[in-house]
Amino acid sequence: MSLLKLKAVSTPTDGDNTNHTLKKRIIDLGNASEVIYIQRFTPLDQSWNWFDYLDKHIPWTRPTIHVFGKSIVQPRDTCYVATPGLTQLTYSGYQPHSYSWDDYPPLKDILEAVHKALPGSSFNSLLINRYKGGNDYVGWHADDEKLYGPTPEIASVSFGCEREFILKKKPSKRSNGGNGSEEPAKKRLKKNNHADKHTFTLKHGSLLVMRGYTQRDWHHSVPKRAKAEATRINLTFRRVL
Ligand SMILES: O=C(O)CCC(=O)C(=O)O
Ligand SMILES: [Fe+2]
Repeated sequence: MSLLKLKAVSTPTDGDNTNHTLKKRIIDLGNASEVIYIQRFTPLDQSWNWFDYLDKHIPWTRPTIHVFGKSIVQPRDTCYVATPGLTQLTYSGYQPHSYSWDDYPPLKDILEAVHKALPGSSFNSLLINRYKGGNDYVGWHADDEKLYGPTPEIASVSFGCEREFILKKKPSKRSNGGNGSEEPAKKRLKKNNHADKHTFTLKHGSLLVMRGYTQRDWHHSVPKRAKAEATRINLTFRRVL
């Protein structure tokens, strides 16, 4: 069992007098990495409207990417949206075309909702993924591309089919069998109380935020799930520096 430090925090989301609050879980991953999870981020009916719009109107592609020296067809559909003039994103040897926010106005509405929940954040790019069933997935990776700087903040909104999102701590560079090291390996394990794996079931209309050194110190994935038959759409908002 993981020793999660869970805090329920109510955050006002409206500047007006209405009393909408969002229940936030803040998960301290240790070493200045943090995840925030808001299960009911966008209202259900609104979320389905956005799902239907994106499913139908986004120019989805399934590019060939390069991982571990092999060419593979990316196991999910994708589309990239970015403000003009930013450094181009390249991942797994693939440089996606940058579409414009203006071409897909609902994306600006979703971005506005994210900015409202995260005061002080300012995202300027968006990678959208569509998982057409349980065979579609994203393998272990970190979004640690240089263009995001050392502590990228990534805000991830999910619509449609629930899928598991797993965070796993990267192997520590300093603990390698320990020839000549002062302490036996067992003693060097787990000096803190933080779990090295966290699983989230990302619900329809949820928001998950990765912050601090999460991309430097952790990998994440959305594994294949035989039972997940329906389509899931995920939007990850990022800031190119
Ligand atoms: O689909 C998700 O929840 C995660 C997607 C992701 O990790 C990515 O696009 O980098
Ligand atoms: Fe990612």
